[in-house]
Amino acid sequence: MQKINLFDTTLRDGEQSPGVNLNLQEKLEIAKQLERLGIDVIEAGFPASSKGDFQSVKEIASTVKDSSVTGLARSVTQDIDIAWEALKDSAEPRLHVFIATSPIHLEHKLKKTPEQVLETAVEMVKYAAKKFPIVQWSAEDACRSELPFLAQIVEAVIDAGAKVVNIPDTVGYTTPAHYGSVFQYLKENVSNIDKVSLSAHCHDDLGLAVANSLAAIEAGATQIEGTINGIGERAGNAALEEVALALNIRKDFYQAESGLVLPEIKRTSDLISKLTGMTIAPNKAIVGKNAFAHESGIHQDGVLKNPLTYEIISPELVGVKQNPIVLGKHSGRHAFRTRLVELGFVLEDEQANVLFEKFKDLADKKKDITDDDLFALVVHKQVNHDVEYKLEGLQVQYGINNIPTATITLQRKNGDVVQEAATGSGSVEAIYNTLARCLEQDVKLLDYRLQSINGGPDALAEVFVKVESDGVEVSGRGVAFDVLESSAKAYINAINRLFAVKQHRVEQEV
Ligand SMILES: CC(=O)SCCNC(=O)CCNC(=O)[C@H](O)C(C)(C)COP(=O)(O)OP(=O)(O)OC[C@H]1O[C@@H](n2cnc3c(N)ncnc32)[C@H](O)[C@@H]1OP(=O)(O)O
Ligand SMILES: CC(C)C(=O)C(=O)O
Repeated sequence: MQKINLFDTTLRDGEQSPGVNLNLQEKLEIAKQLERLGIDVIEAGFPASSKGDFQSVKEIASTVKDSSVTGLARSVTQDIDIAWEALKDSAEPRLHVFIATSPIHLEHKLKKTPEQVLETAVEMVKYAAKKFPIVQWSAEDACRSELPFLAQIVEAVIDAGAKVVNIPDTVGYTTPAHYGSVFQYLKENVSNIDKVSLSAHCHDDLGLAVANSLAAIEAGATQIEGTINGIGERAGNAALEEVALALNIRKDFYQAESGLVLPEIKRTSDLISKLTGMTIAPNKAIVGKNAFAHESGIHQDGVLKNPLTYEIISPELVGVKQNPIVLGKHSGRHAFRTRLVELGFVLEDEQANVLFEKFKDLADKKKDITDDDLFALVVHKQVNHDVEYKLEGLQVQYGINNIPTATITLQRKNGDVVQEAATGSGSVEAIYNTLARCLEQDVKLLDYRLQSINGGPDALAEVFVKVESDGVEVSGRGVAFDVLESSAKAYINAINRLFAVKQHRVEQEV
């Protein structure tokens, strides 16, 4: 069996999804879960792009040990130097350096001739190889590049010290047969191609990212890049869970396998969906809510007689479990902690006790507590400690013939208490107007999304907001039994992030 390395770029290309904005703690949480999932290479960010990205890559590089950690850099020495500072403490420092190779990118974006691009690529790979034991080089927009030039530059960067050569379909333009032929061409026309592993990086503009990735494997690629849930720039990247499952279910055909710990897939997907705010379509392969549901009579009959009639993947294989323990208001600490461990959360005693109290409060209001409810409780708790503002009190007056009015009490980290009241055309607006008064800053609400966790009248409400202040955009999330409380919490969560970003800026300036 050929081993296929999986290179996860959820934290870099995935974060390029419009509206996604992860803070350091969330990125760290995701990186640790990607490590548990068995990802070979985690692209933790683009260190030169911002101080926040630099800090996250540095922190992840020194925390994660079982996966290799990398960061992206343009073909400029400054980006490479910054990436080195962020990655030098990782177990196996690895750089991902790129430059575009297509005529359209050269002429209109880089404004360079092919000769200049070739010279820069070689210089930068040599420069990077003096610092990094492993340098991956990518030909941006490879699939719209002229093949003789692509072969020429690939040969030159291999001579310069690249260990992995990535052939991205940057704009999601290729098709399986075409992509396979690009790899085939390179294998036939690059004399030193055997010295590197070949990598594929596909975007989903035509809905072909996974199919193209599999075609690349057939044509000799040994590394596949992508993201969990397929998130990423525009229509997203190849969904790594789909690639891994295709290899597993069709190993008879591909004779290849990834090292992914398949039962960790569902948990990883849930975590990333919750933290990015990018919900998963019910019909999404592998991780969608309906992926293992059988609706029609003939299918149900077949599955009852033998699941293999209509199921090619067993839910357990990817970590979708039927939960034998029903948690509710009569459950004790043992059942609660056992379920958390099963969900992948190994918590300190103190953390578990705090959560248990929250769980009991919730169970008083809701009959059965589902895995999704627990997940929301834990994730919300983990990303919300040590914050500047905490919601202490919230009261909303609403009536068909009255103007909605909210009264809110916030407690600051230094112990100060702030209380305000304001009206709005609806209850949520009244809350947000009141919070704006409490915070004394100009904050613009850019996006508001509400969803119920698991449905039903007693479901938890989850709210995502995006706000902007002084040119800084952040997102926030709140979970509560009540829609108005979760709306307030989401906004405060965003404000706390804003506060942290602004504080960081001030510290950098001093
Ligand atoms: C295909 C991909 O996904 S690539 C990764 C894309 N991700 C991102 O862009 C997110 C992070 N990016 C950023 O934060 C910013 O774009 C930065 C910090 C990298 C650069 O910001 P700025 O210096 O303001 O430049 P800006 O983004 O406007 O333009 C990019 C510049 O980089 C150049 N450039 C683009 N790619 C490369 C490359 N691979 N190597 C060298 N230069 C490059 C462009 O030609 C342009 O140069 P110019 O200013 O001389 O015209
Ligand atoms: C930097 C490269 C690999 C990229 O993201 C792309 O080409 O899509």
